[in-house]
Amino acid sequence: MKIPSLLLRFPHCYFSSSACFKSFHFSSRSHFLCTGSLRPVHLYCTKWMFSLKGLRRELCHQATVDQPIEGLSDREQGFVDKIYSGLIQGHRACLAEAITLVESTHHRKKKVAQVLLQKVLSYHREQEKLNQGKPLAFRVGLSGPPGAGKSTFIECFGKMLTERGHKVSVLAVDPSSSTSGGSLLGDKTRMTELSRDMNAYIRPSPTRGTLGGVTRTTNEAILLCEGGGYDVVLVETVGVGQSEFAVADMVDMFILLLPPAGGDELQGIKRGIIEMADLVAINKADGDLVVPARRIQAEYVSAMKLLRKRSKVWRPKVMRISAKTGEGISDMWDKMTEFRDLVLMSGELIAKRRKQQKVWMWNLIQENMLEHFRSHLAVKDKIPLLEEKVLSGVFSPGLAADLLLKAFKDGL
Ligand SMILES: Nc1nc2c(ncn2[C@@H]2O[C@H](COP(=O)(O)OP(=O)(O)OP(=O)(O)O)[C@@H](O)[C@H]2O)c(=O)[nH]1
Repeated sequence: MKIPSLLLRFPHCYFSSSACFKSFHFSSRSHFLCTGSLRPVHLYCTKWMFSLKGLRRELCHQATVDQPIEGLSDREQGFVDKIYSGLIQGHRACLAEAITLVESTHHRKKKVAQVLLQKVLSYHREQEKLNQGKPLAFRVGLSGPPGAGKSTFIECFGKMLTERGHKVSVLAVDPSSSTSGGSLLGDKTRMTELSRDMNAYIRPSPTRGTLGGVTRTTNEAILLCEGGGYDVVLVETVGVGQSEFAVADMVDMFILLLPPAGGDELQGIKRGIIEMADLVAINKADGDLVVPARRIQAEYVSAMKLLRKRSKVWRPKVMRISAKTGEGISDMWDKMTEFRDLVLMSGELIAKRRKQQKVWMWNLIQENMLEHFRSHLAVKDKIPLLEEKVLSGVFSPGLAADLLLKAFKDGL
């Protein structure tokens, strides 16, 4: 039997779209088609996929990889073009619309967002080439416990930068917003002056309560801000959860802002996050708080000496600043640029960004796979039952996990 007649009989097994068809022809395994014989296809199926169903899945997978994004309608394409050109011309409204688009969970909008992001990415590549391979923007993560003075700091720091000709965007990541109903960082009264500054853009990032949400939307929002010409992108998060670890994985430099308070008052701060910091800024070093700020600075200097060295060219610094009076803020920026230049020249920055891209991809896969697993019909109803059995000690967690995984695999 020749392949074409097989296709006539089982077209649905092979092609779900013309994109799959094209990919089938041009795939690395196209020799099966060239021979025109069914036998190699059978062999192929037996060896790799065991069934025609599996072959179809494999082919469609290839098509998806070869042609990552399916076509948009004229209307959608027009929308992407409009947002894209507005974005790269620096229109804030277009940046806002673009971020809203990437935050959308609507199936179609997610596709449109990916087309926009691909366009912005290729613009990035061109711009970076023109910039002799240097990154377009400095990505900075800022974390600290509630009340450390993050908004006061960003207001002061951001204004200093815009006065010096920089364009600053602030992405406030707040994973608590969906659980607390309120928002620690989304408060509109924060950073009032900076939010009126035409060279600044502030955006609370809704994360729908999941860390994966933080990763996807924030990473994409960073790219869009850079496409909009913002050369300093500040990602702010409250340092009492897990989101700061995710943020540290998407920025060039991670800064921890702390109040001049001792161990007990900083219980919420995880030890791990101190290890991620490239710079610790002890804020509120003014008036009566200068003395405790000095003490805390000394404590952190000695504590950080014991930490594992993460860079060949940089030792984490501990500085005293006052976001209220502005003291130390300019010196802090000098240290930050020193860090950026050192890691850029040493090649560490580019290596870090490349690694982050991979981490980002795997985080997304993990998040999506878990979601897919939990909602799969074969396991959905079994989860509460097995959880109950684990809780009551009837099943070990390992056994319950095995049973769920088996049910999931069988249901595929
Ligand atoms: N003395 C002094 N007070 C400061 C300084 N920076 C901030 N504060 C005060 O500290 C309090 C908390 O400041 P915020 O900037 O709101 O702190 P935050 O970290 O953004 O707090 P959340 O919004 O709760 O996350 C406010 O009353 C500020 O006025 C500073 O440098 N010196």
